[in-house]
Amino acid sequence: MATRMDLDGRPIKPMTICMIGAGGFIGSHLCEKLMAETPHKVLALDVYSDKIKHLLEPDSLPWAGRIVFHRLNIKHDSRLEGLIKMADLTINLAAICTPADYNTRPLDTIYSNFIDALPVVKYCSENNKRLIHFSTCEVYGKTIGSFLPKDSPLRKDPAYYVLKEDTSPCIFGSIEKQRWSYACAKQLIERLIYAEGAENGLDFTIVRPFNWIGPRMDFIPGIDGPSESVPRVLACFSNNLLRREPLKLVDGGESQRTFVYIKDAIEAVLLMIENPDRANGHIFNVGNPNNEVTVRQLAEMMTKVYAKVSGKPSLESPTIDVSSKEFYGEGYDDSDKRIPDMTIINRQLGWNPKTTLWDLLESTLTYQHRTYAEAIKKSMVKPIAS
Ligand SMILES: NC(=O)c1ccc[n+]([C@@H]2O[C@H](COP(=O)([O-])OP(=O)(O)OC[C@H]3O[C@@H](n4cnc5c(N)ncnc54)[C@H](O)[C@@H]3O)[C@@H](O)[C@H]2O)c1
Ligand SMILES: O=C(O)[C@H]1O[C@H](OP(=O)(O)OP(=O)(O)OC[C@H]2O[C@@H](n3ccc(=O)[nH]c3=O)[C@H](O)[C@@H]2O)[C@H](O)[C@@H](O)[C@@H]1O
Repeated sequence: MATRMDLDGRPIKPMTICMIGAGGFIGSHLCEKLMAETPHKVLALDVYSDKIKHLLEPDSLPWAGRIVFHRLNIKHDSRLEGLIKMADLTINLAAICTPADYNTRPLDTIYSNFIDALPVVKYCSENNKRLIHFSTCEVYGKTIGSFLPKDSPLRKDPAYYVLKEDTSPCIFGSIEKQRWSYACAKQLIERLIYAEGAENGLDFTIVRPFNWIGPRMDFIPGIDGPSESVPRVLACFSNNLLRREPLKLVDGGESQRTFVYIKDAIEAVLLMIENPDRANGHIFNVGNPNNEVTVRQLAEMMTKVYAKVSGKPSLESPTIDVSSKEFYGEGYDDSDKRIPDMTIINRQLGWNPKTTLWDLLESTLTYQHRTYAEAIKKSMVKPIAS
């Protein structure tokens, strides 16, 4: 493998990375990238390894020995500090991060996103280890513009909705709106990490992903996850399409999101890993401001793309409206609009996303169809009455 150079033309030394939550959606793509394109070693920590099994076995893989899986729960495992000490860099991805949990399991959500992350921050700070911590765009909450009258011309002014790391406020709903338990816990851990940097010199980078999507995201209920659980929107809509059910639009599907392809986003994380001088001390939005849609438009686009990749015509009524109370239960609330400002990541790392929404949906739904269509068909065959 040729020596890799950083953005300032210096050779990059191979490093050991302690990746917590390596068995999840983002972790699996990051491990794949690190194994295929870099000489770095990964200590992969998680309670599950299904999504990285293809990287761990067989022993004949070209990167064998560079990735080692440690099955552990960071809530209670004395091996954590030792593993952080063995590494040059820790990346913390571990979290409960599906909205259906925020209002129904608020305690688990707060513990997972704040309390369980505390020892990780502490061990990094005490042992002078660099930390890349995964936060979320949800820390911005709602836009300032959402509080203006519906017909206010100011709603069209980017100053009222574009989300900037260093100037935008964090606007959450009331405490009864438990949806915000996740965002609030993430905000507090961001503040703690920032304070460790300011007071104790911790080298940190905080990542705020804006709806990263792609293959291996979450699970298909009843196939590789519990049938009564609700994953994030990509998996919900994929599940509906695979089962030929209408896609459920929560509260009319009016909320807006910007979706970025996981493979584009992983490029940004690799730049952070390999350019510490440019990444340390920064909070980065990582998203694709050009891929904005309402959830209704996302549903329409996924319906068209899925008809193309599956070769089956779409349903006559491809969507159905549901209330958020019915879908998520009491205490749900929503972010209205999420456009990342890209100034800081452009300036520090020169990163820009490349993939259009259509293209990323086409490759993702091709994967979903290939991975799940048969299993869904089998699970839907009704037993014949005797
Ligand atoms: N996917 C996105 O677009 C997105 C957006 C915003 C923020 N994030 C953040 O990025 C991180 C990763 O997200 P993801 O989409 O890969 O989620 P994911 O659920 O697929 O991955 C999280 C992984 O962490 C593991 N984990 C959780 N608690 C653990 C514990 N106590 N001990 C050991 N392992 C534990 C889980 O088993 C899982 O494999 C999270 O912190 C999330 O809040 C993701
Ligand atoms: O991905 C992110 O950047 C962050 O945002 C997500 O939050 P959200 O975008 O609200 O979650 P999704 O499940 O992806 O839902 C997006 C929108 O689709 C809607 N939705 C979801 C599912 C569904 O079947 N129908 C539907 O209309 C939701 O109400 C919401 O408005 C999650 O909180 C995190 O994974 C992450 O921190």
